[in-house]
Parts: sequence; structure tokens; C-alpha cells
Amino acid sequence: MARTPLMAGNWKMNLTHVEAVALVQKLAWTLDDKKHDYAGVEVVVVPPFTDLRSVQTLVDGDKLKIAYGAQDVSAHDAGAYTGEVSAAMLAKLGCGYVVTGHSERREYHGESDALVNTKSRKALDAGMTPIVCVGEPLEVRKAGEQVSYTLEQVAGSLAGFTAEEVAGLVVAYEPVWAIGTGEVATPEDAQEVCSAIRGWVAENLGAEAADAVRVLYGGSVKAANAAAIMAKDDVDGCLVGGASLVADEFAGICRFAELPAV
Ligand SMILES: O=C[C@H](O)COP(=O)(O)O
Repeated sequence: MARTPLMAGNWKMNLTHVEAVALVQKLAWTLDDKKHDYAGVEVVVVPPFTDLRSVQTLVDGDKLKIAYGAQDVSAHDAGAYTGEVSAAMLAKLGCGYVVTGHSERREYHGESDALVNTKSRKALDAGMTPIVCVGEPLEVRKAGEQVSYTLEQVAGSLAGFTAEEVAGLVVAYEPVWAIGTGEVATPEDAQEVCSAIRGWVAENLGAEAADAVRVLYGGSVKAANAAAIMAKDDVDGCLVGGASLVADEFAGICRFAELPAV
């Protein structure tokens, strides 16, 4: 089964709603200006909550071929949870995706696999696609235990999901030591863990789900290194941080198919 490549730009805590409109507008023009049809690639931006309504208005108004999503979601449906944002609120804003379990939330907010599982379930039940983040810290990589560590996160974060549900969601492998460091994983490193994630799905949920689930790589992806990573069989796209804040760079990543996989 051919999986549609997915390039998602996680803006993290950057850009006001005014700056967000400018970036999405420039991204749309940049993607289209060479008349290169990027229909074959799903392009998603993941802005801060405060920017979502403005991005929705622009995307809907100009009928842009750009989807958008949120960087987190509450584990609750509604009520006395100060500062949180519910899945229903995000769905109402037209979010197609929700990033769950990003390593920065696991680290700074103590998010466990169980909490990531609950949040991913809330997103799915509200009709949005979770992008479930997993990945090992440097000390685990140095010990050569990245596969077992990451698969443990996958098992905990996807607990209770049916084969059909997993087939429709996204898992993002983001080695923590590659995030924001400029030290991108080698395509072989990415392939090793992304194929192990697909193998786990096959073993636990069947071949159909394994063939359908999209597995992304994230961690210092740039236009210069995207094609080599995307050339790997089990990498279906990228979750991009810093480079997604620059329209030309992120557009270059989305157009990876036109770049040499050196
Ligand atoms: O969500 C994105 C990842 O954390 C990667 O961020 P980065 O591209 O800035 O390394």
C-alpha cells in the first residue's frame, strides 16, 4: 500500500497569530510558485493554540492545500482544568492533527505513556489524527537500546487502540538527542527504529495496520537532509521543528522528491 508522505511543521512556542498568517501565506506561495504540484505530499503546520483561529481563517478563505493541527490536547473533555484546551475545541477550529507525547512535554510536563495514550484517544474520538511522538534520550542511544526503549513507548502510548485506529494514525520517531541540536540521525538510524515501530504494529495489530500506519522521523530535519531520510522504506515523512519556521526551508523539505537523496 502506498502511504501518502506527510510533512508536519511543529512551530513549538513561536510566532504570534499575525506572524502565523504571514508564514502560512508565504509557505503556500512558495510551494506553488514553481508550479510543482505537491499534491503527492500532505503538508501540515502545527502552530501554538493562539494562532489556530487565524490559520483556520486563512486556510479556509484561500482554500490552501495546507492542513493544520495542535501541539497538545487536554486529557479531559471539559471543566475545571485551567489553561487546558479540549479536543472538541480543537476540532471546532478545524484541526486535522494533534501532536501527542512530544519529548518536550514528556520532559517538561512529566507526560507518561498512559497520559499520551489518553490524549491520543481524545484526539481520535474527536475526529482528529494523533501524531504520537516517541524516541530515546542520548544515554539510551549510547547504550544501543533505542529500539526496545522506543517500542516500550509505542506499546504504552497506543495501548487499547484497535488495528483500524492505528492504521489511521501517525507515529513520529524523534530521537531526543537529534531535536534542536543540528545532529540529525543518519537515514539508517531513522530506518532502524521506524521499521521496528512498523514491525511492532505488524506483530501486535496485523499486517494491514502495519502497512497503513504512517511513521515519521523528526530531529534536525532540513531541506538538505530530507531526501536521504525519505528514501528509506519505513519513513513516511518528517516532523520538523526549527526548519518549519522558515517558508523556503520547509517548502524545500516538502519538495524532497525533487532533491537528490545524497
Ligand atoms: O517536533 C519537532 C521535533 O522536535 C524536531 O525539532 P527540530 O527540527 O527543531 O530538531
